[in-house]
Amino acid sequence: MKKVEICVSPELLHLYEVSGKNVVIVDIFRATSTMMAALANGVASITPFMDLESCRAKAAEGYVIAGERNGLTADGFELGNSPIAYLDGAYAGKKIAMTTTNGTLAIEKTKAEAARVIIGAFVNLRATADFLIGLPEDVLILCAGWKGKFNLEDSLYAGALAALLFPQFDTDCDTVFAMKNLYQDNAHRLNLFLGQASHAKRLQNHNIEADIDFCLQLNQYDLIGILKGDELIAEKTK
Ligand SMILES: O=C(O)[C@H](CS(=O)(=O)O)OP(=O)(O)O
Repeated sequence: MKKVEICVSPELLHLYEVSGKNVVIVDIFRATSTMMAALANGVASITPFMDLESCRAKAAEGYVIAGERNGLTADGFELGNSPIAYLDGAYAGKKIAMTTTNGTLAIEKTKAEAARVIIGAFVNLRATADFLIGLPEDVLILCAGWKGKFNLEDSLYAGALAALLFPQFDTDCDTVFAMKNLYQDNAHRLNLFLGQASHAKRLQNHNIEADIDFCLQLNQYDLIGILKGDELIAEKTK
């Protein structure tokens, strides 16, 4: 039977086998939620970068550049890391080059070895689960965390996704049992529970509560985000 595992930080990735697995990258606040908002609102592709300089250089090739560090738009970048910026379709048809504090790094760490790299967010939770259920490979859910540390929102999403993968998947990973139960115990009060998360508090200090609310909406989009070559693109699941 297919197996699912959860890695709660990129710092622990060396303990997991990546090769041949479908890897779901999760950075709920806000990188992967923002990527799904962008793709669902018509962005042609998103090319993730680890560093600001490589990302900034893509402006000369006609990319719209999105750069964020520590919750703020980086100097000289048109966009930061807010999902709201994409919701009116203003960037439909555009290619985006994006770098964020935690999320784009997690993508870079797995893309060479994974069978597929898929973007995980609450806004398309069900679509991602259905897509993974239809594929033959094992799944590794990689939480971007915060600067190498565990965070609540990514791990809770991982539990929510793992819960949907059963019974088609099985697990030997205790983190799956822990996070699946934590999600199921708190699914009815997600905003309240995740409002306590350190990252939510950091973002509240930047007055971006609207971003937090957006990132915690379930199943807004019936599409997945998947890495093809160096670009994330949207794929319809129905
Ligand atoms: O913009 C964000 O939400 C975060 C910034 S930080 O982790 O609070 O410094 O970046 P992300 O890569 O989306 O975690």
